[in-house]
Amino acid sequence: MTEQADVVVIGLGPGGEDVAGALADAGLDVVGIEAELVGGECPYWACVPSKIMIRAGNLVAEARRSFLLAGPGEVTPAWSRVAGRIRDEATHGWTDQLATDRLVAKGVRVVRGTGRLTGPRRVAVGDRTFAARRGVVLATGSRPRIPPVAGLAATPYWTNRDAMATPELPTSMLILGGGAIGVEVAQVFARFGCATTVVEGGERLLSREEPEAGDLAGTALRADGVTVLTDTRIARVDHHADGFTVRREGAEAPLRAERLLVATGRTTDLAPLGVDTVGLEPTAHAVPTDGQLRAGAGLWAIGDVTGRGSFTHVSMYQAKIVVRDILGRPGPEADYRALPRVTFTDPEIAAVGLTERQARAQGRHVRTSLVPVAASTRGWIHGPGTDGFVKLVEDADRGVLVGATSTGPAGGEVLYGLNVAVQTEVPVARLRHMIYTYPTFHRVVETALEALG
Ligand SMILES: Cc1cc2nc3c(=O)[nH]c(=O)nc-3n(C[C@H](O)[C@H](O)[C@H](O)COP(=O)(O)OP(=O)(O)OC[C@H]3O[C@@H](n4cnc5c(N)ncnc54)[C@H](O)[C@@H]3O)c2cc1C
Ligand SMILES: NC(=O)c1ccc[n+]([C@@H]2O[C@H](COP(=O)([O-])OP(=O)(O)OC[C@H]3O[C@@H](n4cnc5c(N)ncnc54)[C@H](O)[C@@H]3O)[C@@H](O)[C@H]2O)c1
Repeated sequence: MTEQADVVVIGLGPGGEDVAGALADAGLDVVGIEAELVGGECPYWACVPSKIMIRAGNLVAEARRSFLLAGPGEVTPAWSRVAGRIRDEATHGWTDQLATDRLVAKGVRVVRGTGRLTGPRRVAVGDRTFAARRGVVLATGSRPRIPPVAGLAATPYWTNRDAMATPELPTSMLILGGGAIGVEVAQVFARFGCATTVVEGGERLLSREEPEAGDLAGTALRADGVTVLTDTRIARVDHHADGFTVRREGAEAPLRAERLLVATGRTTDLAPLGVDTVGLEPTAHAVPTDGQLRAGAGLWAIGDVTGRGSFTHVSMYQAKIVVRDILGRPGPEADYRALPRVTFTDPEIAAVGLTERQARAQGRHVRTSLVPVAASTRGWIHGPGTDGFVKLVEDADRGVLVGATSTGPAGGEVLYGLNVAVQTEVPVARLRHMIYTYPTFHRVVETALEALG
């Protein structure tokens, strides 16, 4: 017998959880379907555990730096503290009772299993079927993209899940991919004593960001003892009792390590979701959505599955729009012009909007400036660990910022003002005529605004 609901949400990651909870709070009868853990990737194997690791790694680095400013600091890094905090405090042993209880308390009917569309407003889970009066929200996230490298599939390679849950660090690790996961994990593991190598196929790390950001990440990782190989293509991967052997194109000597982490981006599987039953292309990389995140009649999609940026804040932003749309409340369309992202390396590497290259490719008349954090009073006071810069990208014809990169000890926090500026198109002339607190890191923004030439 088909069960009825107002809304069925498939996937209870950050976005799905938000939609389900908010619609239930608004009085709708909501079914939330989850195949693994309520909360999704972010709290158990992604954002939260990685940032717990990074916090610990930064403490280790700061203690090591302290001899210059405060006298010798002693720190003996102990991974068990990090792994224990992730296991016991963050993920509760990778269980989701708390998250599930939270949703159930709001009135959401949580159903365990793999959901699949069987037609417009219809979903099957195991032998149960649901008909959704208002519609279905797809919030099924993404999984690691495993590149088609010879031999790799047959090896016990790690993905983010293994790296985030490991109770012990390997003695050595190769990381395939120098994107956000690669650089964050490499720096932490190196700081805790693991001999780490990052192998990036592209010209530089963090290839989607400004080239100066990628160079900064490379310098920071090398300073922590990470071996960084860019422009490097892998020909073959093998695994033996003593670990991994990785052969590179055009290089004689193979790379060897105890563990191999694959961090080469994310992908989505739409075919098993039954998207063909609602007229969507099952081989597409993402579910196409309009400004209200609608993907068809009575169908919405949010989060990684929409291909708009694999970030928790994107999923949660889209969730708010979907809730409003389902409740029939008018509101603005999704706007990704000022999409912010922060890579939590030390220094933090944050950016919003367009890179210089993207802005030029759009045919804009672009003005840029780049100012090192160390040139500011606060940067000088901070001393060791001050590496970083602020780079601004101005649409000179319109006199507004269309992109910015903020790196440094507080790069992610400094980004906030730049995020507001890009999103709300505050004229550069007005940004210049503002009072910037002394001596903060964000005063570098003022200097960079003055330097726009
Ligand atoms: C190591 C790492 C670190 C990261 N750090 C950050 C960070 O610092 N900041 C940031 O913003 N982002 C970060 N991200 C990205 C972030 O984790 C994702 O963008 C975010 O989790 C996506 O949320 P989502 O709502 O799309 O769903 P997901 O979190 O991907 O969850 C989707 C859920 O749907 C379930 N599901 C899938 N298919 C079905 C089905 N058919 N039926 C039922 N359930 C299903 C899954 O089991 C899962 O629980 C990181 C990612 C990784 C891997
Ligand atoms: N702080 C954060 O917000 C944060 C942190 C981690 C992850 N994330 C999200 O998770 C997503 C996935 O992270 P990711 O680092 O896996 O992906 P990514 O897309 O950020 O980077 C993947 C990197 O792998 C490289 N690559 C691809 N194939 C390769 C190959 N065969 N050999 C060598 N290099 C190869 C790419 O050139 C790219 O630089 C990111 O897109 C990001 O949105 C966010």
